[in-house]
Amino acid sequence: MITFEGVSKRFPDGTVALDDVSLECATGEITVFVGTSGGGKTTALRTVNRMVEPTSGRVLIDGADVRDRPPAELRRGIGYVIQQAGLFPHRTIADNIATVPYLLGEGKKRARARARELMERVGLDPALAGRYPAQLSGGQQQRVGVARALAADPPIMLMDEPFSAVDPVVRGELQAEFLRLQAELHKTIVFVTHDIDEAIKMGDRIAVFRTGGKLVQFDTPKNLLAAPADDFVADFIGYDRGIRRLSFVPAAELELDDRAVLPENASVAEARATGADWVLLTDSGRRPLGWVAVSGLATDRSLQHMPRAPLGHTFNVRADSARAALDAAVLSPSGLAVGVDDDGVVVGVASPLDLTNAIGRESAR
Ligand SMILES: Nc1ncnc2c1ncn2[C@@H]1O[C@H](COP(=O)(O)OP(=O)(O)OP(=O)(O)O)[C@@H](O)[C@H]1O
Repeated sequence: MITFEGVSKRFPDGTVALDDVSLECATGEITVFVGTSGGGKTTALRTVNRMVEPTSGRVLIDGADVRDRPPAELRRGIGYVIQQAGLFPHRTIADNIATVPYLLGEGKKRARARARELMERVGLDPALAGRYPAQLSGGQQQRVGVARALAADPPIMLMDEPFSAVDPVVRGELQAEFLRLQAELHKTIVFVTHDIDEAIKMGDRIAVFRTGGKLVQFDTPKNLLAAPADDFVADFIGYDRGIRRLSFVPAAELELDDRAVLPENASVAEARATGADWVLLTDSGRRPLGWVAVSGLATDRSLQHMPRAPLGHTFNVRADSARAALDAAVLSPSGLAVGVDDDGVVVGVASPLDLTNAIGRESAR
């Protein structure tokens, strides 16, 4: 556990970067520091490995003051990942990853073998081991940065905007893979970001900082969205926090309707009888095929021959959140989200109204 006890930092020019910050980063969890630019997130992170010394207060790791340990020794147990990866440009990928093992006196052969193993862990092709950083994409470089931080197997990792320098798609992949890795490794992680979506996705707990180095709220993502401590936090989370909260509602709680789900050999008359504007056609195994708009269907033939709009995305009723259902609804030509089970079989559809009701129920809790 990392404990901040009344930590303040005033730089020599008078800037107060941290103002009496107290919080605990639990062992094996991801604690995210989020907030306005200049809010003191990076400064707080750097007090843990003594890159910044507090003016007052203490930082403890498992109860021991970090000031009682020489910085070099302290940092061997703390991985550090920064934006743009911060790789050594003239060293190969393998040598970048093996930096700390080399420093610890590990032989070249063993350190390089470990580097290759770590490359696989973070989703990099070991064939890239002999390349130089400039020969990799931004996303690949970030993975190298993570692998390098993991090389000494430190119990603690400090990550300062580690995925900010890449495009949103790559960032999403890096986030998801890092969460998978963390589920195995259970490191104690402090993660700085200015992106509230990233904070909610990555954090077991989130600390919100505001200008002047004040910690305004420290809570789980779910509680933060449900009960922002003040207007600053509410503003920071955004007016769309109702939508964000859907991430915490399991899709299984949605009431799905299957009246407008028909086999593709059903007739236009059957489609009309549903009273729905759109019907979802399924194959013989009740897997979804696409949508048919009911209005304007003049003939009374099988729906099979009618113009069909694409299915769009589906959501998994067991594994996904209501947020995934919302995304599916927004992207669907019918405005309805199709819920499927693990085998891809249709369970039913959810309308935007069902999703609004889910937000209402979540708010009432
Ligand atoms: N070495 C320094 N000397 C003087 N002021 C500093 C120093 N380092 C940081 N600051 C100031 O301390 C405040 C907090 O900076 P910090 O980098 O911790 O904020 P941050 O929340 O990480 O911001 P960002 O999201 O923009 O990176 C800012 O006003 C910054 O200008």
